[in-house]
Amino acid sequence: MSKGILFVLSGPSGVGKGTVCSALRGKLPDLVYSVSATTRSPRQGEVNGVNYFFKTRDQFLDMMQNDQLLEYAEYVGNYYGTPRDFVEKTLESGNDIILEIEVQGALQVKQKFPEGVFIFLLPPSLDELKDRIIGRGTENQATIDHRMTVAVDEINLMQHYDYAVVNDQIDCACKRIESIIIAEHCKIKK
Ligand SMILES: Nc1nc2c(ncn2[C@@H]2O[C@H](COP(=O)(O)OP(=O)(O)O)[C@@H](O)[C@H]2O)c(=O)[nH]1
Ligand SMILES: Nc1ncnc2c1ncn2[C@@H]1O[C@H](COP(=O)(O)OP(=O)(O)O)[C@@H](O)[C@H]1O
Repeated sequence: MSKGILFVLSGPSGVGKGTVCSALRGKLPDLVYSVSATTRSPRQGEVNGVNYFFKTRDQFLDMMQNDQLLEYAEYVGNYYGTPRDFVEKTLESGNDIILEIEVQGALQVKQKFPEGVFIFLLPPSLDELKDRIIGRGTENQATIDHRMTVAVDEINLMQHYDYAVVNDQIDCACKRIESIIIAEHCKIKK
């Protein structure tokens, strides 16, 4: 049996990664989603083990030291990381998996899985990005400003990715990502 394909979806905070991934879940039930570990506090409605594995800083450092993370990064004052075992087992069992992670982590994954497919989600404009973060209502003003500064740095690293997808409308962005997934399955492996 052939191995599954590893997809990585990155993009600035507020661009719509979570929204697009939820929409993809409805359309591609066989695509597996990696649940990350984080030291960030849960937002209202977020569930441990579903949105994230919420960890204390010490628990997270333990996971790092025990090599349980495929990659990790510090982002706007918190740690985020991908549990390694789940990704490896999913791929071994022949299923595709998608990681929704920021750029520093994505570049670490690229070192370990150069055969992975790296997709960058872009906002229609920076003004629209800011409106979406404000509209979501989960961040205070200082965090919004910090996330906007990081966003510009992240967009500057887009050339390390294989595909750029603009999230103008959720349905269109999903369709583009679905097309990428289909194309990657049709690719002749060199
Ligand atoms: N490197 C890395 N980044 C992650 C991971 N999980 C989430 N992120 C990224 O961390 C950033 C902040 O995530 P979050 O606090 O949930 O904010 P949001 O993406 O704006 O909803 C986003 O860019 C996520 O894609 C992970 O396991 N590793
Ligand atoms: N294509 C879109 N058009 C308008 N608003 C969107 C679109 N995609 C996402 N949003 C909204 O933008 C906000 C941020 O989306 P979210 O999925 O939380 O982003 P991320 O996971 O990238 O931080 C949410 O309020 C969401 O409803």
